[in-house]
Amino acid sequence: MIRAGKAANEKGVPVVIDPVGVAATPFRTTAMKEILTEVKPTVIKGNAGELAHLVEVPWETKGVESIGDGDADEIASKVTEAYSCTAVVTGKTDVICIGNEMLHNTTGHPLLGKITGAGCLLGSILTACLSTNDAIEQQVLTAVRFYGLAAEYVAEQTDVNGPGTFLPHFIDALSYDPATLERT
Ligand SMILES: Nc1ncnc2c1ncn2[C@@H]1O[C@H](COP(=O)(O)OP(=O)(O)O)[C@@H](O)[C@H]1O
Ligand SMILES: Cc1ncsc1CCOP(=O)(O)O
Repeated sequence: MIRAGKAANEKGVPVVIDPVGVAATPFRTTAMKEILTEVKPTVIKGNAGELAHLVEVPWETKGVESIGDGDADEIASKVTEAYSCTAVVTGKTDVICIGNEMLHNTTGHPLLGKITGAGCLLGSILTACLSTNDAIEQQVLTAVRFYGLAAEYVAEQTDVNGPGTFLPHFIDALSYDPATLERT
């Protein structure tokens, strides 16, 4: 990961770091410290518990889950300052900090919190959006908004009854034209 990150930094390729479960085990904590010392991220994204840990703000976590409550704006702002990057704190409301600017996204659905890998998959969508020529604000907002709209769209389908049926339909929806997913 460090070699890949450094190579991306040298070539100006965007780097997204998701510190999955960084507070859960000493191995993950040490590995993430090492990565963030060697690699300059374009975006650090994660749930509030993960990003709070990176900036030493107390926040309750359990494994890869964030179960605490607090000021996500503060976490995002501290991550941006500490790591000189864009911060995306995910949750019911996604908080994005870019420089001095704070943006919020409210698209999404509680079923995203019931499937494993919702945050990881968002990382892939985000990375894809960072490959466009748009400004970074637009790239990040497009990613989180599209992802949440896809979840909302799918949750309304009559054959979606819970996390098991939600997941395959959600993956289908991520291939749809964004205009299809817009709220009516
Ligand atoms: N209660 C919720 N309501 C709406 N969207 C949610 C909710 N919880 C999580 N999400 C969405 O799920 C995605 C993953 O976020 P999150 O659950 O915080 O990540 P992780 O899986 O890393 O813990 C994000 O797009 C976020 O907006
Ligand atoms: C690495 C790992 N270990 C257990 S679940 C998981 C992935 C967590 O994914 P997400 O936080 O996106 O639900």
